[in-house]
Amino acid sequence: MEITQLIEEAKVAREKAYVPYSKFKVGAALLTDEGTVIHGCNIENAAYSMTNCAERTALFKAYSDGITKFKAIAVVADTDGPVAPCGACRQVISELCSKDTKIILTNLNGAIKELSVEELLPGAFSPEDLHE
Ligand SMILES: O=c1ccn([C@H]2C[C@H](O)[C@@H](CO)O2)c(=O)[nH]1
Ligand SMILES: [Zn+2]
Repeated sequence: MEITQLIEEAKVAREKAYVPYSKFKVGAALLTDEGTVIHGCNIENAAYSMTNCAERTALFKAYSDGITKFKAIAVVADTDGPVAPCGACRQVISELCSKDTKIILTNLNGAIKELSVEELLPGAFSPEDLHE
C-alpha cells in the first residue's frame, strides 16, 4: 500500500474521534506487515486525563489482537504543519513499533513529515534499560 493511501485511511479513522472537550480530532492508521490497516482515533473523557490519543488507540487495538509488526503508522490532524505526537505517544510508539517502522505525520492540507522511530524520540527509555 502506498503512503498516500495510508494517509487517507488515517483521515477516515479521524472521523471517529470522540472529542467533546477539545473538539480536536486526530486519526491514525497502522499498516501491518501482512498489509492490513488498523485505525485509531482519540477518545476523550470528562475526567480529562483519561484521554487516549489516536496513535495509542491504534497500537493498543493491534496488540490486543496479537498483531505486533508494522510497516508504517500515519497520523493526521487539522494542524498548521504535520501533527506532533505527544510525549506519551512517542514513548509508546518507540516500544511497540519496530525500529524500521515509518512514522508519517500529516495534516489536512497535505503537509507530510516522515520520521524514523529514533527520530521521533531520540534516546527513548526502552525495555533494555530495565536490566540491572
Ligand atoms: O498526536 C496527537 C496529539 C493530540 N491528540 C489528542 C489528545 C486530545 O484528545 C486532543 C487534544 O490534545 O488531541 C492525539 O490523539 N494525538
Ligand atoms: Zn499522544
